[in-house]
Amino acid sequence: MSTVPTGTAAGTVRAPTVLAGRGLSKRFGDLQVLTEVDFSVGAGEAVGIVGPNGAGKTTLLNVLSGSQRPSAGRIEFNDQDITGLRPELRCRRGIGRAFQVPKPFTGMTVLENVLVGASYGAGLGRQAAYRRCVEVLETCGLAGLANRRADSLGLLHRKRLELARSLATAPQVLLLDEIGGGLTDAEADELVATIKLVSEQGTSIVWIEHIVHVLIQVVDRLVCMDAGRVIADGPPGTVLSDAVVVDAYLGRAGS
Ligand SMILES: Nc1ncnc2c1ncn2[C@@H]1O[C@H](COP(=O)(O)OP(=O)(O)OP(=O)(O)O)[C@@H](O)[C@H]1O
Repeated sequence: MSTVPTGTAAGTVRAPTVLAGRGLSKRFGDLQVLTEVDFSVGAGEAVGIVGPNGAGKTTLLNVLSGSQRPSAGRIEFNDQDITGLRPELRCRRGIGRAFQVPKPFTGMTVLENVLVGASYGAGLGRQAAYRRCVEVLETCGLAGLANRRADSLGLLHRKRLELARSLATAPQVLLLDEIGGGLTDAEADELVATIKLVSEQGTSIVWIEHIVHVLIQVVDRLVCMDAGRVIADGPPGTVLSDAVVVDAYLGRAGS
């Protein structure tokens, strides 16, 4: 099995690569959104992705999760080529995704929403699906709200439900897209605690987030993208002090 560094410093421990994009490019008509991007996440690793608006971060997640096909390049999951695999089959293999704007099934309860992930996403039978839901609702701090209708939840609990739905699919890798967006600092801290727990339980995490101080509480490695390319990849402190990153992202973001 191939390996990736969990940091870029020489001599750091290497974890087996779980999900990798090799030479990924993506065009929308004349717009080149990704250019020969190499990206990987190791077993149990948490990787943050930052970069200015329009850098191609969400497109990279779309290509990794299968909702968009790359124009060129290859995607591997546990060393198997999954470039042509449909998103629902990637989910079944172990690639989960939570979106920036939660879109729960509004007419259903919290538990029913999570059951959909466990039953259809993970393909679990009835009893195993229930067991999975109980665990996930506990992890996500939603156990007390299991019978509430999803459309009655506030933003933090909707975000938690989005996380719970993706966790119910039993992902080996969880792709998170700006899940902290719109939350107060205290709410973001609560969500960080949950994502840390998920990470400590061994799930690999790839997390796009503009709230850098939130992101670096969880991630082992940071990737910075600009104009469809990876411009830095390494330990968070190293990436955030990289002059190219400061110029391309932090200067503009004012972080
Ligand atoms: N389906 C699409 N068709 C055409 N252009 C698209 C499409 N999806 C994204 N783009 C363009 O691709 C570029 C990269 O978008 P993407 O959403 O991947 O960036 P991002 O880094 O996630 O940005 P943000 O931080 O603002 O979410 C942008 O210029 C965007 O307008």
